[in-house]
Amino acid sequence: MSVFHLLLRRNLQPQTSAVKLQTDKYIYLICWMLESTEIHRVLSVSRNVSGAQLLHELLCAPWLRALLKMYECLLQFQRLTPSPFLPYASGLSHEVTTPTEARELYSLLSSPHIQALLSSHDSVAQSDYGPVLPPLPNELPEDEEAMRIVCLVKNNQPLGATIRRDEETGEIYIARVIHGGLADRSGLLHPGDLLVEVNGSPVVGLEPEQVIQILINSQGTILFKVIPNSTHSSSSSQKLVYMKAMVDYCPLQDSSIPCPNAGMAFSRGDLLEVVDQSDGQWWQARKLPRVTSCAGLIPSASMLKSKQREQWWCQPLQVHTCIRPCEDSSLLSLLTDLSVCVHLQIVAGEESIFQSPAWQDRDGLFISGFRRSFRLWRRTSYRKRRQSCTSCSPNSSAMSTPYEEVALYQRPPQENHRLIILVGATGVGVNELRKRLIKLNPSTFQGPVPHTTRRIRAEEQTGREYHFVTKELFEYMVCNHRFVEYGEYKGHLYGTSTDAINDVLRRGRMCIIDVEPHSIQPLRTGKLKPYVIFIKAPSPDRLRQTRRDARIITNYTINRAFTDDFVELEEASRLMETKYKQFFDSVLVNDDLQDACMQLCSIIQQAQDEPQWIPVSWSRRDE
Ligand SMILES: Nc1ncnc2c1ncn2[C@@H]1O[C@H](COP(=O)(O)OP(=O)(O)OP(=O)(O)O)[C@@H](O)[C@H]1O
Repeated sequence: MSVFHLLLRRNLQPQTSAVKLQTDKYIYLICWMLESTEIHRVLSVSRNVSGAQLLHELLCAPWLRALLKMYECLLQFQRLTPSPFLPYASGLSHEVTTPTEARELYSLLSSPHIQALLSSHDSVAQSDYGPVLPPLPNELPEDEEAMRIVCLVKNNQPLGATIRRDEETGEIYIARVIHGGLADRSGLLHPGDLLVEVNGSPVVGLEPEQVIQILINSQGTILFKVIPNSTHSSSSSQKLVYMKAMVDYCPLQDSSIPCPNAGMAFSRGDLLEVVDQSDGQWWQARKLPRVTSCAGLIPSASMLKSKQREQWWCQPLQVHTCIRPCEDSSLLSLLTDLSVCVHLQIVAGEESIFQSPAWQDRDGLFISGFRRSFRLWRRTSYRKRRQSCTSCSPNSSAMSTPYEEVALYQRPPQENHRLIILVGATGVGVNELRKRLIKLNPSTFQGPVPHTTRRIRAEEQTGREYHFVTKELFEYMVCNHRFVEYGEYKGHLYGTSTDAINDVLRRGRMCIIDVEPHSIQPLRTGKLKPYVIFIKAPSPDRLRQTRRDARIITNYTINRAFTDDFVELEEASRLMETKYKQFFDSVLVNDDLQDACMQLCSIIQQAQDEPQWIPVSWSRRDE
């Protein structure tokens, strides 16, 4: 204990307990102050004054008065026991640990713009923006139904609600409230509410169009008088469902939509967040990635299907082109389902098509499945091919599933890799990219080993260049839909089987294949979980610049330089994208070859390691 403590104890003899309390308070404060200041030393050592005189001097000191004031404030603060304004505020305050941080925070908070912001916040928060409602009548009849007065401030947004008229009674009801719209955010209008008045004008007996006109003509605030729907239950409990659009839809071209302005257009491949499926005919959805919180009306799956059917049968010519008899081939006649397997006619010589089916690396190891694709048949002419595609496509979008329910999927490390499918117009560089990828990292990427019925050659090994099988076995495999693609050349059959794909995947490698877009559908299974990358052509100008040394293989000239095919190539690429984009998970423009290779690697890495949207049916057990 310091000398000064003892001195004070000796000289202070308070008379009453109240005085004692006060004095104790002062004593402790003074002790605290003096212990930490020079005064302590000066007073206790160098000055020869009596205790009473010392106390008097101290109590008159301005710094002590300030200290006592502070003490009073703290006591008051303690009594009020204020709680932090936000739950995490006290946690935040602990983050300010050093005096430097405290000083920095203080200077930030006292800067003029922050002060102005806080002051504006306070004045906005204190103001009352509620509508001034008319006073309730003093006497309400007994049988009066509960009436709700809703006041909405009209801005540039639509109201976000549709109305309908009861044909028998002429009453106007709220038909639906659009999620995230003005009416929905107010929380005051619900489907089934009876609309009695709009801005003081009764609406019973009016046509919905007349009511809409009143709404359009209103400025500023709109006052609704509604009788709430007592049976309304909150729809916020609705589960969000994610769908991939497999067709295009434009509400402005749909005469059956209740309100075209509330409709949402989408195109194939768009990801939709369906927020409301309570109506069997019209769902509410938002497009992902979300740019607005407001949903739009889209036709339900069943509604869209019946629209497709209607449209289909209204086009008599398509019926003939769609239901086209199979070609008279012994193999094709065995097929029961055209969409399951695609029969390609191989038109180039085998050596050019299947050059190096297995490639030997620098260490002398063979990397199998390194053949050219079956896509060479297309080289005859872009125009001819386009014609055949549009005239005989069996899975025309007109009859396809309009929506595909999807969910985010992250591949567990112990599961097989996803199958990587490359698709692109002929000549765009699909094979080049595939080849480069496999050469770059043969222990990670591999192509499937094809099957053939031709005789094995001296330098070949079965299972390395090809799986050499008998014609009977090959045909049996065709009948059992075991081929993704197959073809015939000079009496020999060649094909890529799903077993060969599974073989690569089972070995823990990433299987890379390139197929015709028609062949994607049968590969879309829960087991393979394919990730489809569309290799897109850049502009004809860029093609001309980048393909100076490129060679192209055709049926009549095995290896010739690209000439002026670039406009056609770009057009073919665009058409393919438009027609099949709903199946593509990623689009890669093959402009500069090096860049395209790098991008391809990173897309594949993401496909294998990051969450991706896949059809929910792929995660089901029975798949
Ligand atoms: N980005 C690129 N820059 C320069 N040349 C390229 C590029 N991509 C591909 N090529 C060249 O273009 C030519 C055709 O490419 P590739 O054979 O890969 O086409 P493809 O899309 O596989 O068509 P197909 O399957 O019909 O053969 C090849 O000579 C290839 O080296």
